[in-house]
Amino acid sequence: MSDTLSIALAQINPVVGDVAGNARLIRDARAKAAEMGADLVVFGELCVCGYPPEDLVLKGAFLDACEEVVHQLAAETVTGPAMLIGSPWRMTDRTHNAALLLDHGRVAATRLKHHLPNYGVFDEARVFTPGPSPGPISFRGVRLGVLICEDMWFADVAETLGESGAEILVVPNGSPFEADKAGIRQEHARNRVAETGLPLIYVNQVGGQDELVFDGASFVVNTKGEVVCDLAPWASEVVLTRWTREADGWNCEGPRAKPVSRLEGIYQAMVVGLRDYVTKNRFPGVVLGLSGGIDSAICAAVAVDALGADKVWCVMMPSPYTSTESLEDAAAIARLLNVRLDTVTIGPAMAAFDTMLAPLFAGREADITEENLQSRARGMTLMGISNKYGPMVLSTGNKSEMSCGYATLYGDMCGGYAVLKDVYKTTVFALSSWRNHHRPPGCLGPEGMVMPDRVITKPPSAELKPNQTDQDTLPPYDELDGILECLIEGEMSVPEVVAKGFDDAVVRRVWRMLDRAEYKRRQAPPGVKVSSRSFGRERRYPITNAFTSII
Ligand SMILES: Nc1ncnc2c1ncn2[C@@H]1O[C@H](COP(=O)(O)OP(=O)(O)OC[C@H]2O[C@@H]([n+]3cccc(C(=O)O)c3)[C@H](O)[C@@H]2O)[C@@H](O)[C@H]1O
Ligand SMILES: Nc1ncnc2c1ncn2[C@@H]1O[C@H](COP(=O)(O)OP(=O)(O)OP(=O)(O)O)[C@@H](O)[C@H]1O
Ligand SMILES: NC(=O)CC[C@H](N)C(=O)O
Repeated sequence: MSDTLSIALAQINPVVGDVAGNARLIRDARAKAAEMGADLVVFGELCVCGYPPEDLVLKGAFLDACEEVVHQLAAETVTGPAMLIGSPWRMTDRTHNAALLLDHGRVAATRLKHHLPNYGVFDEARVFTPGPSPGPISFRGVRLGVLICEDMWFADVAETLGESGAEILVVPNGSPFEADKAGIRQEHARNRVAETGLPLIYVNQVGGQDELVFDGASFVVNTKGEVVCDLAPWASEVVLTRWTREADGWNCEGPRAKPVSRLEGIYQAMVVGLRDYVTKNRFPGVVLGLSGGIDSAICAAVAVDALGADKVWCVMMPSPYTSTESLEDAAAIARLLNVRLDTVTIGPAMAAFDTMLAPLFAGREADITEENLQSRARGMTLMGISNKYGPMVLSTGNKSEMSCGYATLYGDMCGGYAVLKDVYKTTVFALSSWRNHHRPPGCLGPEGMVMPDRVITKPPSAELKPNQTDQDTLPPYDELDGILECLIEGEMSVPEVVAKGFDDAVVRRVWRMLDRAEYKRRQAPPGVKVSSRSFGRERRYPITNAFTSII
């Protein structure tokens, strides 16, 4: 029986499906941990295939590849630290989400996830079979209680492990970022510690995967419920924790990280989400329309912070309605960010469509049709650049607009990825002011200002006709976002939202816009989740929907 143990926490950034590449990341992390003198290296959930693997798990060839890598990695543990890794794993014709202890050259123990999350962004019951509530694993004479991610969010698995003699709880995770989620995770961890009297190691993966981004933010909670070690969020890192058996249980010592503010967390989620989407899908860079407005300005700043200025291409596409202010502001943003800015005027496209459609539109007043054609001319221009040179088009619409359908299909909605899809306009204002004064770790953009103050303070306008502002069509953004948060994140009924102090007629109007715009959101590009209810798979309303009685 050992009275000391060195456990490394490996917060790595796997790529879903890249089993060979992930094996390299695992080996590199293990080599670092070996240098530090680790007995055991703990990785995140399903680190062999990346999380979430979704329907790849339904493919036999994929499972073969994962299992082959597990056996190769196991064979490498004849000497040096053991590893607790995660992989899909077949047993008696069923596929499980497993944690595997690799030690002494073999798969020394297998533990299966008991609670499969099947809500929000998670669909695990679709591809995995739940395992039985697991017993502890004996490792160098110490009984480790392994819970896999969702298993920590309930009391039963930890309770069983405690009753069967576990001494330290170890939790590999694939827990996607949401603003304010770090506190929720730690609360669940503290509850399990309080119920069992056992310390807990929480290891999460880091990096972006389609609409999800993982912040890492791994930590250790001691038997008193105190966080005694934590890893910096948003970075791959291997950290050593030293454990000593004492009269009242295992004591842990490890390094601490600096706390991160709420806005910094959201900003980093956008940066890391975009960086990994672009690099993991092997784009040479991104292109976006830079209007001089705040949405495209913050998108450009995020892109530069994620990829570096040389990978971000901005295009100003003025129309006859574009103000001098917008032209100046777009130029100023490009200067501050040090990015390429081209100007492509859309006047000729507008004139060409007017001429082409004149016979069909004769006798009809100019209306939103012509406005949308401008937006589509810009979308076509960006898609043309993307096709010709390869950069992916960034879509700049924010969550307030996506909620209300305040965006043009095949116009400003076109693109490969939407940086602000889950970020309300009021948060866009806050993030823009914040980024002008802070450059978070790992960001590649300028230390100082990224946009002139005027971009933040001027009234938002689509500039699709003279003197237009967003507030001609939408309620003021403070009011709109307050209502939307109640309807979307809060799932409240109209009377419940009104009871919060909002105007009845405005709430009903916003609710109708939200409901009606479902068809647009279904055609929108993916974008990083930062809230507790993002659009996409986490909010599945029917498009054809005659149910109105919720008001
Ligand atoms: N249920 C449904 N299923 C499938 N398609 C449906 C549909 N309902 C309408 N449609 C179709 O959708 C089309 C209408 O949508 P769309 O063409 O996009 O046009 P629409 O939504 O009518 O107009 C675009 C709105 O976005 C605003 N905008 C545009 C550009 C930039 C900004 C900004 O400041 O960021 C704002 C603009 O001021 C206007 O309020 C029509 O073809 C209609 O038939
Ligand atoms: N003159 C323009 N030049 C380049 N891109 C433009 C121009 N106008 C609009 N766009 C693109 O279309 C998107 C929709 O912008 P629009 O100006 O209509 O309203 P917005 O949502 O307030 O965005 P922004 O705050 O960036 O102006 C912009 O973010 C930008 O990417
Ligand atoms: N991978 C999982 O089991 C994730 C579910 C868990 N509730 C989380 O988000 O942290």
